[in-house]
Order: sequence, then structure tokens, then C-alpha cells
Amino acid sequence: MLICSDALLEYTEQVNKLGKTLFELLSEALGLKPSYLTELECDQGQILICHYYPPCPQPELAIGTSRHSDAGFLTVLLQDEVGGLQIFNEDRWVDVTPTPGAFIVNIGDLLQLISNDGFRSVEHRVLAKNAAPRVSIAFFFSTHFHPASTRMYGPIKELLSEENKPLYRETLVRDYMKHYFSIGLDAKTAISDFRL
Ligand SMILES: O=C(O)CCC(=O)C(=O)O
Ligand SMILES: [Fe+2]
Repeated sequence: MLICSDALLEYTEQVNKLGKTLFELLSEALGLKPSYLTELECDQGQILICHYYPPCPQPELAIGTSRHSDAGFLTVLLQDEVGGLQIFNEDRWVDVTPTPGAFIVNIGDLLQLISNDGFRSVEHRVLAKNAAPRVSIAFFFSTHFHPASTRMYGPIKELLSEENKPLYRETLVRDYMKHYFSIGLDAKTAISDFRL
């Protein structure tokens, strides 16, 4: 890891910039001013996780990463050419075919919660493969590790009306994370427990 630390720092800086732009576009898509989500500090916590999946001799008996949705606000994911990532859409698993140079951007549970279902977090998993080792780099925007944060996150007030009532209760990021990790990876159970 020391060998590529400069590359990872540079990568972090660039994905951070990309994240800011994405949060601006997502704010606008919700009909809010571009700086809305960054003012809410959705881009403030960043966690970079590098995954290594060794080749699996019996992939039909194993799973690379179990079914889950990401807990934070947004994930920028880089996968290599091996494949195996799938998203759950309309009751079936769909392969996310690797595209060289492309990122996969996943909406996380907390963005679903504050957008009051305007955006939906996506369930995904990674199948085990026996062809070759697989590497992916996940960059999570979430304040998991800002335990002192006292900001409460709930459905954005500007998005609510008589017809669009709040669907979730407010939460601290750390309380959401505690619940998410206490139940483990398994479908989208964590966010449903915050539904009113
Ligand atoms: O390895 C991948 O492509 C996905 C990993 C993942 O879903 C995660 O880290 O949350
Ligand atoms: Fe994930």
C-alpha cells in the first residue's frame, strides 16, 4: 500500500472533486440550489476501500460481497475488467459490465433518506469468479468516522409538502451506521427500519 500511496492520495483528491460536482448535480435534480447537498456536508466524510477478490475454485458455492446497499450518501466505485458486480433491478440481478475508464456511482441509504425517496439506494452484490483475481476501489462519501458530528439528517424540508410527507425519521449518521452494521449486510433492511 505504501508503494501506491501517492497514487491513492492523488486519486482521493480527484474523486473528491468529482464528488462535489455530483452533489451539485444531484441537488439540482432535486430542484434545490447546486450547493445544497455540500452545505449539508454530504461530501464531508470520505472513506476509500480497496477490495481484492482472489480467484475462487468453486464460485457457485461462494459470494464475493453479499447483497447490500451502501449506507452513506454516495459511492464512486472503480472496478477492473474481471466483472462480477450486479445490481438488483425490477426483481432480478443485472450484471454491471465493466467499462474501461468508467466509474459506477451508487446512491447510498442516507441520500435516499434525505431526498425522501427522490433517489433510491441501489442494492448490489459481487459474484465470486474463478477466472482471475478482481480488484475494485470504493470511495464512500459518508461521515461514518466523524463521531462527534451532531448534525441530524432527515428528509429535506424543501422537498416536503401535503402530498409529499416525510417518509423517514431524523438520525445522526453515527446512529444510522450503528444500526446498519449491527444487522450486517442483507438486502435493504437498515433503511426500512428508519421509515415512519
Ligand atoms: O467490489 C465491488 O465492486 C463492490 C464493493 C461494494 O459493494 C462495497 O464496497 O460496498
Ligand atoms: Fe457496496
